[in-house]
Amino acid sequence: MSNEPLVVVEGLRKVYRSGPNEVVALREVSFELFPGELVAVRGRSGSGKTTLLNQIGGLDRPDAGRVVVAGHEVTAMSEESLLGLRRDVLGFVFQSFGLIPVLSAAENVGVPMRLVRMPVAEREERIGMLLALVGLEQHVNQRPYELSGGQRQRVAIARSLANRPRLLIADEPTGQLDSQTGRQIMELLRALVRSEGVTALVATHDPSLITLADRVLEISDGAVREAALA
Ligand SMILES: Nc1ncnc2c1ncn2[C@@H]1O[C@H](COP(=O)(O)OP(=O)(O)OP(=O)(O)O)[C@@H](O)[C@H]1O
Repeated sequence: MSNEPLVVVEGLRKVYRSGPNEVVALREVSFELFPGELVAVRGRSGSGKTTLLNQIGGLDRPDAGRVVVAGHEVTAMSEESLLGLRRDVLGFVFQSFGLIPVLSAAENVGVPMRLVRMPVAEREERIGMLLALVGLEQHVNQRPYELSGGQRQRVAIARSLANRPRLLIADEPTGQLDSQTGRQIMELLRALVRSEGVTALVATHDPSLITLADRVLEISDGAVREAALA
């Protein structure tokens, strides 16, 4: 692991306001992530996990503080630059998979590659490689509704790696899966972080997933602290 952090989070604060009500979702959160790490964010429902991941991925803006990913100051970027960052530097995996129903597994994985106009031959090769990497070489032509939940999440993970991201952001990736399938998905993420050299930040309350992390960040009522590994 290098000493240069890939992600720097400094003094992040996020307040949701609706009328006279305020919810402080993040309270001056600061931490760093280093290249090649798999870091879990653990916390109860409503503790601020999704809010934190959304600020880091540039899907929402904080009230104070800053986020730097691979030298890009996410919190200071225009919407247009953020689109580029999400396409080129970040990979996202969500609890609900987020696949396009009318497209096959292979076509879903190819969507981000089309966005960067990857040449067809390279695209076809990379789709095949990624679907093999997640163990779906026998299912390339199936659509999401023809796949199991675990297989859908494998497609989503393959898609998240399409453009060789530096940082993978996964929000409860095992949330819709039974515990055994969830464990397999987490083991897959663990293996991919090693083989692809990607850094991953994974929100979860699944204890079996926590044991596979290099570090655990505990979030409670919007405050983050480093937790000791079990
Ligand atoms: N758009 C919003 N408007 C108002 N309050 C919000 C909004 N989004 C989240 N919150 C509040 O901010 C706090 C943190 O929510 P967040 O979704 O980040 O938690 P979480 O840890 O991801 O929860 P879960 O595990 O249930 O997904 C909660 O109190 C939530 O009610």
